[in-house]
Amino acid sequence: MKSIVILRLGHRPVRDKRITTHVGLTARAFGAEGMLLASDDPKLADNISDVSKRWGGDFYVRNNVNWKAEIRKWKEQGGKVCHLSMYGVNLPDAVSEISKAEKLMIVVGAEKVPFEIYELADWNVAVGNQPHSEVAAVAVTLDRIAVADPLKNEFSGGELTILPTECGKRVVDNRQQEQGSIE
Ligand SMILES: C[S@@+](CC[C@H](N)C(=O)[O-])C[C@H]1O[C@@H](n2cnc3c(N)ncnc32)[C@H](O)[C@@H]1O
Repeated sequence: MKSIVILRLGHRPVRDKRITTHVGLTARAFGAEGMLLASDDPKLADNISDVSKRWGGDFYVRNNVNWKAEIRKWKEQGGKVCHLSMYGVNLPDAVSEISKAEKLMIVVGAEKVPFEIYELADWNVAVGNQPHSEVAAVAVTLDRIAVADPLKNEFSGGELTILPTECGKRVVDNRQQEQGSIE
């Protein structure tokens, strides 16, 4: 089992609230264990924790981390660092190497990232060399490096569980052991 964390740089609490939330939710859904937020936005961390409480799993968000210290600590523990940037080596050409890492930190920016990140990273990787979104970059990377299909991930301990259905919504409320539908 790989240990994967996302390091989110440059989050601006008002402007990036929605996209950083989506980075966290996408990372959670696709198998990362947590997100380190290198900005101070405790509300955002609370919102993502609420999702985990409702839908299961142990995903965590650590607010207001010092990114340099986190990268240093991660590397001291034998972890590797993959910085996602459209300027990097294209993912298909790096995926076999990255997949070997047992501990992987995936770094994504918002505004321009400090150049030091390019030097500290073990890999600077592009998810295609065109500009798009950090949410897409995280999703595609986690999917490509996964050992088992991340869409089959199970999340235990949540209040609610979705039962996939061809039409409509089926949700089990694990607190009541009753099946119903929610909007
Ligand atoms: C929307 S971009 C903005 C980048 C910023 N304007 C700049 O020029 O440095 C925010 C983040 O999305 C990620 N990103 C965007 N396109 C990417 C791509 N093609 N491959 C990998 N990551 C990408 C990078 O992590 C980037 O820091």
